[in-house]
Amino acid sequence: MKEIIKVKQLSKSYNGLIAIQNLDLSVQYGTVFGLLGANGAGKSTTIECILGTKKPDTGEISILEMNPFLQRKQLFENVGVQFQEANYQDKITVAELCEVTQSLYKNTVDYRELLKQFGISDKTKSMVKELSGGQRQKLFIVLALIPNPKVVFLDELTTGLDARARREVWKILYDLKSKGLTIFLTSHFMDEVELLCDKICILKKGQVIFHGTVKEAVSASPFEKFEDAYLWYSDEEVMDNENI
Ligand SMILES: Nc1ncnc2c1ncn2[C@@H]1O[C@H](COP(=O)(O)OP(=O)(O)OP(=O)(O)O)[C@@H](O)[C@H]1O
Repeated sequence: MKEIIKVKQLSKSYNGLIAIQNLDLSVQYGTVFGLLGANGAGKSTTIECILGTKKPDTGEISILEMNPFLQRKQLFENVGVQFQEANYQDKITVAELCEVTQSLYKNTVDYRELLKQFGISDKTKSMVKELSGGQRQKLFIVLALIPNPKVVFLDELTTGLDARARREVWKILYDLKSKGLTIFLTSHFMDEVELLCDKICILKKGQVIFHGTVKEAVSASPFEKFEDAYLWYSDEEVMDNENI
């Protein structure tokens, strides 16, 4: 299978603090890839380097067969990015924000269709700041999908969504994947990682400590449940009492 993202020996430090060290990863076309790790493990730094918005100290990156630093504009047309908090004017409606986003790209998807798909079309005329946390989270996924991207980066995918909304988002992503979209996500929820991700990469202090499938991660750990295995890899505390 062809690789849509290839990262080789990526390293990045901030004033002597090593954020990423010799990181290798690859993502195949049409798959869902999860970049996992505790807070500060280096996920955002990795994503920003892949998108060309941060310059690595060393390493090679290719995305959609492009160099993200040399072909930023071309890359921008083909990649969607969901931000945790987008910069938008205080007094802007959902429709206006979607239209502004649409105007930045050549080929776009009709945002009204996306709002409908995500169940927030009744909010089209509402102010963005008046949306609930979950509705805003859905809107940010919609914004990432407006450019009709070949690959979408979703940061902390369903943080803030209630149980039903999470399931709805998973279903939409599953459908988008079946239409060929590649999804690169970060998440702190291992149930959704297990459900959605074809491959994962677990980072610990800037280094890859596991790269493979969820099933492989579990088999190579002393645990039977993926969440326990993940905590073991990432060295977060594994509770002895499963009811805690
Ligand atoms: N602009 C910056 N200047 C200095 N240090 C930074 C900067 N950005 C990130 N770091 C540091 O680099 C390390 C990796 O941070 P990064 O944001 O990539 O982690 P993360 O895995 O995305 O974390 P989180 O899950 O909390 O978002 C952390 O120690 C962080 O404090």
